[in-house]
Amino acid sequence: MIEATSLTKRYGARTAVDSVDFVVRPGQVTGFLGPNGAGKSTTMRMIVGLDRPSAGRVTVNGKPYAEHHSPLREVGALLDAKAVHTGRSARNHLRAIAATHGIRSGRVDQVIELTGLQSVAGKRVGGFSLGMGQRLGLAAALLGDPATLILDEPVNGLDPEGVLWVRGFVRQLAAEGRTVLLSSHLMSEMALTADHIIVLGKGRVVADATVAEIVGSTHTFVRVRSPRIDEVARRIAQADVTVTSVESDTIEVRGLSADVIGDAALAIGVALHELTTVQGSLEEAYMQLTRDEVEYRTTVGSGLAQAEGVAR
Ligand SMILES: Nc1ncnc2c1ncn2[C@@H]1O[C@H](COP(=O)(O)OP(=O)(O)OP(=O)(O)O)[C@@H](O)[C@H]1O
Repeated sequence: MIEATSLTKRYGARTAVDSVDFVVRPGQVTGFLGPNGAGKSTTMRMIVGLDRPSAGRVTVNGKPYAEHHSPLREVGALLDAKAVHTGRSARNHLRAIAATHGIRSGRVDQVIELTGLQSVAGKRVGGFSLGMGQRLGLAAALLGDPATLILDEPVNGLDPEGVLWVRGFVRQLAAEGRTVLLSSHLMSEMALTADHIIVLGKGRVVADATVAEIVGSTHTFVRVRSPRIDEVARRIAQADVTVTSVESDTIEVRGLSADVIGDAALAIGVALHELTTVQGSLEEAYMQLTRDEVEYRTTVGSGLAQAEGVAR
C-alpha cells in the first residue's frame, strides 16, 4: 500500500508535484498517467526516497521508504532500466545488488527464472537488447520479494511480444496480492493492464478511479450508415439528441440507443447498412481529462491535435 498525503515537490519556483493525495492498493495494478512533465517520475522518485518531498509525505506499507530497515524487501522499483553496470553479467549484476542488501544469493537464480533470463544470465549486460534490459530491471526490482512494485514505463520501447510478457507479468504480481504502480504513455496497453488509474496533470491529481469508471465517463455514440441517411436523421431529430454528419451517408448519434435508431429507420422503411454502438476508450477519456493540463500544446495538423480531434 502506498499513501501520499499533501505530497509536494518544488524545484525553485516550479511546483512539480502540487499537494497530491492518493492511495495505491494491494492486489491490483494501478496505472499512473499524465502528460509529459505532469510529475509522475518525481512522485515515483519520492516514493522510493530518491527525492525528498518539499511538503507532505508518502509512505509505503505505513512508513516513508527511508525508515524501512530493508527497503528492498518492501519496495521494488524499475525507474531507469539502462542504469546498470554494463561490464557485468546479468547474474553478477543481480548478485552485487543482493549482496549489498543482505539478500541470499539463491534468490538471484529465482528472479532470473521468473523473468526468463536463464539463457542470457552469464552474458554481459552491455550487449543486452532493450527487452532484456527491461527484464533485468524487473529481476532486480523483485530481488527482495517486495510487496510493492513501482514500474516507470516498463514497456517503453519493447516489441509486441515483450509488451505482452510485461502485461502478463505485472497482472500476475498483482494477483499474488502485491501493490503495483505502473506508468505508461500507451493508453491501449494501460487499458488492458491496469485495474485502477490515477491521472496527474501539472502536478495535481485530475482523476483517481477504476478503468471502467474512467472509460464510462466518456460518451458512447451510435454510428449509422444508410443510402437514405438524411431521412433517418430527420426522423430521429429531437431535443437532447445530437446528430453529427461524418460522411455523405454516415451520421454519429449521441443521446439515442442503437435499438431506438434501428426501429425509427424501420418505421420509415429505410435500410441501414451500419448501426454500431461505439464505446469510449481510455485514450479518449484521458484526452478529455488532460486537455487543459498539457505543458506543450501542438497546433492543428500535428499528431496531438489530430488525436484531440478524434477525442472530440
Ligand atoms: N531535477 C529537477 N530540477 C528541476 N525541475 C525538475 C527536475 N525534475 C523534474 N523537474 C520538473 O518537474 C516537472 C515534473 O517532471 P516529471 O519528470 O516528474 O514529469 P513526468 O510526469 O514524469 O513526465 P514524463 O512523462 O515526461 O516522464 C517538469 O516540469 C520537470 O521539468
